[in-house]
Amino acid sequence: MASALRRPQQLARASRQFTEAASLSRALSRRPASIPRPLFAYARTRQYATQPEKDGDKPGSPASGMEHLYQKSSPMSPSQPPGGPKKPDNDGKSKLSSEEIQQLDEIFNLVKKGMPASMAQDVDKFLEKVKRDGVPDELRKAMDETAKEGMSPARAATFWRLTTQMARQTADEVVNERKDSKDEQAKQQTSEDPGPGNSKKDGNKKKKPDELFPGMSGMNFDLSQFLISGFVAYLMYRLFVPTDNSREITWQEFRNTFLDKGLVEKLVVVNGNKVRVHLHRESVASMFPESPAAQPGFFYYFSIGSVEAFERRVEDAQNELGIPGSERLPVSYQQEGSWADTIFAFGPTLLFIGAIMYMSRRAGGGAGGGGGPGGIFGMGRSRAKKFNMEEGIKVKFNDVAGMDEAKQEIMEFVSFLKEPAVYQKLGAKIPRGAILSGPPGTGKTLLAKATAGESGVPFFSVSGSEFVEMFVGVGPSRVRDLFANARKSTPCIIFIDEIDAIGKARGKNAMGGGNDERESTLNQILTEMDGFNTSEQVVVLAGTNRPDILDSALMRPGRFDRHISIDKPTMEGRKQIFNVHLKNITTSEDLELVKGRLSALTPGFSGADIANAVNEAALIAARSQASSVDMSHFEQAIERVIGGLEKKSMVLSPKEKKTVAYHEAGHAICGWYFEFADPLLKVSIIPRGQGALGYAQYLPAGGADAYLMNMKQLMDRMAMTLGGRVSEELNFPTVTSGASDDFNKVTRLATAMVTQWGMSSKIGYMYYPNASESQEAQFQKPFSEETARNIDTEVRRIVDEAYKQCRDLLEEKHNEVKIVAEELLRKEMLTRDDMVRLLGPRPFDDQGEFNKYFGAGQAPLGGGRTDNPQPGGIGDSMPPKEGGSNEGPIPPPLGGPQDNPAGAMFKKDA
Ligand SMILES: Nc1ncnc2c1ncn2[C@@H]1O[C@H](COP(=O)(O)OP(=O)(O)OP(=O)(O)O)[C@@H](O)[C@H]1O
Repeated sequence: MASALRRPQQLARASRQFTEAASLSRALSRRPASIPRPLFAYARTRQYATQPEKDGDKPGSPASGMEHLYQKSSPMSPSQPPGGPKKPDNDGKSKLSSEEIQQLDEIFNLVKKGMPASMAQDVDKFLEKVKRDGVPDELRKAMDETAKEGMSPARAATFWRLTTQMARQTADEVVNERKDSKDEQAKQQTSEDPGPGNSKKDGNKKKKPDELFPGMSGMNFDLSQFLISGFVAYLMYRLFVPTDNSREITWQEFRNTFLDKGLVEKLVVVNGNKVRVHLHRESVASMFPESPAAQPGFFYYFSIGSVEAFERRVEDAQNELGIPGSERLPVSYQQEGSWADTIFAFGPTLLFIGAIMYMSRRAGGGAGGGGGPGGIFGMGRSRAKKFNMEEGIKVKFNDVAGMDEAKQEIMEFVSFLKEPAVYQKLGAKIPRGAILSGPPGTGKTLLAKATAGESGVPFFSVSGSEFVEMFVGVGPSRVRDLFANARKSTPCIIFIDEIDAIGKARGKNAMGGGNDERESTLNQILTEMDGFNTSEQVVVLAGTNRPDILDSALMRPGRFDRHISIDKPTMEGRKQIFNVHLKNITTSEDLELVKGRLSALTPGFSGADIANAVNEAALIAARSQASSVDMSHFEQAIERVIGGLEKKSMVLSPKEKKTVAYHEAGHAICGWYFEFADPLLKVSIIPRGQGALGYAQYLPAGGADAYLMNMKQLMDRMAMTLGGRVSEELNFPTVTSGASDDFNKVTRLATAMVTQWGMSSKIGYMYYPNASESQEAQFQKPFSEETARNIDTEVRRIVDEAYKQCRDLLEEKHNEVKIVAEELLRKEMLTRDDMVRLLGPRPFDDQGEFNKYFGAGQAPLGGGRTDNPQPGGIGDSMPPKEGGSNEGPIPPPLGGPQDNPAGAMFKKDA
């Protein structure tokens, strides 16, 4: 009663303060919709009243004596909602008021800017329907409750359910409408054009919902529906809980403006530090319709130091106002997380689940992926490029030089495909595939490309590594897809480059766990290759550098029936390859001579090295602004490919230069006077490449590619390799670290002689693999301790013999060493002609190609220039072992030319 008695003056004060509050917060209420209040608010309520409630009293019901304020006749009674009362319609829907519709449009227009156009279109359609038919009563009720009490998980679920239902219904209706109109159209067409082609079939053909209404069609619970429903739920929420604004006030304002006037419905203590003031909105709205405080979702709040102090204050205030215990304000307590808290709490989990779904759908390939074999993102689809003869590939067999046998084999495959009948008539089965193997750069890919260019059948090219992905199941799926595509275009060829990426022997190197995927990819290839029948004319070619590690199941007849090995080119092969690449080069030199000289200079070069050297020559010529590429450019280019860049900027001290000169002179004299050593081509003391201070180039003894070496050649080669160090010993008081590379070569040669080539009587005819050849040998030596000791002694003996041979010669030729070294110091580079001038002709005849291209009557190497040293020949010249890598010891025991000559170099450090 006390509050009722004070009403007149209180209302007067309230009117002033409300007007003030309303004008202050109008700006707030007009700003764009903000993010709704936290979804997850946990409330516990306790009645602050000190006296028991009366029966029927509800928290928030008008305090006794205040009931008149809430009667319809009172000035503070709730006003009609703007736009007229909400009319529940007959099918449980309530129409939106014009203001609500306007608001909905505003929010949608704002948010659709950041939305994909198709989605915006769908949501727009949905909203049209909502505007026309209204929203379910249940939804409005849930919204009203949310506006009053905030969002809770249960309400969020209700929104979700209802909006999803609405979206689904709308989609169905639109689909049906469209279908009807299409049917109508079809009927009309049929009646207008009753021709035979216009069959009933077309008119009655059921369109899939997708075709009619791409966005929401069918309403499978897919990602786009998920997004649309989520967005619609948000729009609805924003519509009914339009503002979540709040404004901070002080305790005094609260007391004077609200509490004293009996406008407070209840107080909510949030997180123990803030009190949200719930007002009797109807009362406020009827008096001050403009005030934001009249809108649902708007709250005043004030901060408190401690809950106890706040409780005391409220109690005192109510005591002062004389409010009886039974009418006191209810106070409840809530813990609310902010949006950021909610996102932080659930974000990682959602991200994790999302990522797993995303990956499994990407990787899933077939089932359920929604996009055929590729899955929705096309991950499982093969990346193979398809070429036809007409399009793309310009490489022809003529562009592939120096591998006639391989070309012939491949051509056979092509003719199998083109004229299978010729072979089938004789009862032959078409081979399934061929493996092209060989060292890097020997033209395997080029050969396959040329096959594509010549064969006239479709050609699918893919690299083995393209089957390897981090996602499980992608590899096999891509293999399936590749073969499925190939079968559609038979006859055709599939080329898998670097097949070792997936074709490694199964079960080996099983450590690390990453093998399962690779193995299943390989198994899929095996299955697919078995899967063709003879009428399916698909041939699979595969390229690899490591045929030794391939799974034997791949290599068995019926899969890769043929094994085509492509070695480094021979002298003749190199000539042909130079021929191919020189075609594009502008040169006025005699091409025959250029090809001959260059191929003699490049033992161990692969096709790729040759292509690179020719290109380098053109670049060097361009750099020196020459109008055509001449011999000296080619020679410089070859040096550069072998020895690396000249380092003119690296200045050696005179003392160091002298050491290098004597070191190189030692090698040169040995090469000159040992019968089976490699004849010198050029020696230089200009630093180049990685730490090489001096550099000498030789050609293989015998003037051609060497496939075999006898003991004499080996001993001469070792003695020559030691020539540098021996010369240092003989000419200086101390030695340097520059001979380490020479020692490495000598030791490897001697070890190979003892352990592999049966050249030591003490060890006998035994073969002991070295660590790089066999994994077992890395951990356990394949010989006894005693044999190990014997190997050591024998290797030492051989090296000592070579040393003695070298020392004897250099002691004898002490003067010659001095002459060559001094000349080298003066000119920095000596050619074979300089050696002849200084020492007289070499006492042994030069043979073969060497004589033909570098002998008497031929232009000196270097084209008369004095500053272009050439690469050299003592080297890591071990060809690939039977199916093995190139890392073995030294010269070629059997089968195959020398590897890339590494040059005899005086190294900067050990
Ligand atoms: N026989 C050849 N005739 C002409 N050019 C060749 C020949 N061999 C190699 N080349 C040149 O070398 C380049 C590289 O060759 P390619 O890619 O075919 O080597 P690869 O054997 O497939 O090497 P990798 O094993 O490293 O893949 C070719 O583009 C071509 O220019």
